[in-house]
Amino acid sequence: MFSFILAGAYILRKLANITANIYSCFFDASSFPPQMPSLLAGYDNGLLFVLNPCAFLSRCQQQCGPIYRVSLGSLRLVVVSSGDVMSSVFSTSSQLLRHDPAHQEVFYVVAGVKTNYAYLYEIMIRDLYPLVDRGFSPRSLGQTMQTFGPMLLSGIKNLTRDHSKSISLVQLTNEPLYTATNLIIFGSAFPTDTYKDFQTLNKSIPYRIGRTLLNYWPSYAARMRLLKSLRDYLQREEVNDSDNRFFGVKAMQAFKDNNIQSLEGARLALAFLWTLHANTMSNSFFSLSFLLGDPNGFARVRAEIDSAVEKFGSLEALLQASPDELDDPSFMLVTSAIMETTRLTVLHTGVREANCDFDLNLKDGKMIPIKKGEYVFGDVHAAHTDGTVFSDPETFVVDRFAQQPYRRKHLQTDGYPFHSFGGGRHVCKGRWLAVYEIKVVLIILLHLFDFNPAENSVGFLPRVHPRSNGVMHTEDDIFVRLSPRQAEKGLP
Ligand code: HEM
Repeated sequence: MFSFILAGAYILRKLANITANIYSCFFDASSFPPQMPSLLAGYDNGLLFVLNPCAFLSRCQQQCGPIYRVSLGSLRLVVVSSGDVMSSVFSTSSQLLRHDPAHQEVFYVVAGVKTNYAYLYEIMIRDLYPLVDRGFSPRSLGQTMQTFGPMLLSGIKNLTRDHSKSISLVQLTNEPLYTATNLIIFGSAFPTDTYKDFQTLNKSIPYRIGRTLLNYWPSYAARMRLLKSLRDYLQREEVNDSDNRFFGVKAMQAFKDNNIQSLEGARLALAFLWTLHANTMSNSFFSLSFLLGDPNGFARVRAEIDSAVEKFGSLEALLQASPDELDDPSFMLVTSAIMETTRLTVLHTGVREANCDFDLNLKDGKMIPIKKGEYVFGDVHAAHTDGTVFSDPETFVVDRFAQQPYRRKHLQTDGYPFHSFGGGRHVCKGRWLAVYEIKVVLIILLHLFDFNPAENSVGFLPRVHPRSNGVMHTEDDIFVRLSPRQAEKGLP
C-alpha cells in the first residue's frame, strides 16, 4: 500500500513537471501581468493547485515572475508575491476589493454555512470583530487573559503526568492551549471535551478547501458533534462565571440580541472558534518542532527563559505576569523564534475579489489592471522566502528578528516586508493574543522538560502536508519522550 502511494506521488510529480515544460512553450511574457498558460481552460491548473498549492504557485512564479494571472477552473486569480504589492492590496478600499469571499469560504468549509451567509457575516463584522479588536489589543490583553498562564501550566501538568509514555507534540502544544483559551474566553461552561473533534475537522480543512475530501465521514461527524456542543453551550440561560469576562458575556449577548441561539449561532461560533485557534495551534506546534530541530537555537531560547524565570523568582510567578511584562527585551529571542515560525508557516493571505475594473497602483508608479470578478491572492510564502530580502530564506533562523533594538508593542519584524498577519484595515485582530499565547507555551515547555525523540519517531522535523493552504499543516505528528528537568520546580 505504502509503495503504491509513493509511486502515485512520484507519477504526479513527474506529470506536473512535464505539464510545466509543455506550458512554457505557450507562455506569453509580453502582457502584464503575464498569464500562466492552460490547455484545459484552467481546470488543469486548478487540479495542480489543489494537489499541492505551494509547489504549483512556486512553479508559476518561476515561469511568470512575482505578479501573474492564473485561472484555476472558473476562478481567475491575480497572484502577487512581492511585499510592496501586497501592502497595496491590503490598503485598497473594500469598494474596489471585497474581503468577504474569504470569510464566506471559512464559513462554508469550516462550519458548513450554506444559506443566510450575508446575515452571519454582518454579525461577525459588526458585533464580534470589534470585541476581538478591543479585548485582544495590547492595552486590554492583560485583563482579558489574566489567568491564562496558571491555567495553561495546570493543563500541561495534567497531560504530562506519566513520563513513561511518549507523547504527541501536536497534542502537547495544542490541547492545553485550546482548553485554557476557551475556558478564559468563554467561561467554565464551555465544552472543553471538543478538542479531538476540533482537530479532526481542522486536519480536513485543506481537503475541504480543495473540495477533495474523500473520507468525508470523520470530518463530518466531528463537525456535527462540535455544532451540537456549541449549540448546547449557547442555549444556556445564564452566563455563570463568565459574567465578568469581557468576551464570553458580550459574545453571548450578541448572539442573543441577534436571536441566533440555534444551529446558525453554533455555526457562527464554530467559524469564530476556528479563527481563534487554527493558526495559533499550527504556529505553536511548528515553533517547538523548529526549535527542537535546531539544538543551538533551542539552547539559546531556553537559557533566555531560564534567566527570566530566575528574575521573576519562579515559573509560577512569571506565569502570573501580564502580557505587557512578557513584551520585554528579556524575551527577545523567544519572540523572534515565534515571528520566524510565523514567517515560514503562513503561506497565503489577502484573498480579495474585485468589485469592478480598476488599476491597482504600485509604489514604483506601475499599475496592475484588475478586472471585475478576478481574485487577488497574496503568495506570502513566496514573499517571505525571497532571497533578496531574507538571507538563507528557507531556514529557521532563531534570532532573525532579534537583531534590532527591542520595541514594545511592535511585532519585532520592522524593516522586513512581513505579511503573516495581513495588513491594513483587515489586519489580524488576534495577533497580540497569538504571540502572547505561544510565548507562554514555549516558556512552560522549555523550562520544564528535556525532549527526546520517541523510539518510533522520525526525528524532530515534520514533513509539510502537500495540501497545506493558508498556513502550513504537518503531515506527521512527532512523538517525544519528556524528562522533567527539575522536579522541585512544580512537576507532580
Ligand atoms: C499565529 C496566529 C495567527 C495568524 C498567523 C493569523 C493570520 C491572520 C491573517 C493573515 C489575517 C488577514 C487575512 C486577510 O487579510 O485576508 C487575519 C485576520 C484575522 N484574524 Fe488572525 N491570525 C492568527 C491568530 C488569530 C487569533 C488568535 C485571533 C483571535 C480571534 C485572530 C483573529 C483574526 C480576525 C478576527 C481576523 C479578521 C480581521 C478582519 O477581517 O478585519 N487571529 N489573521
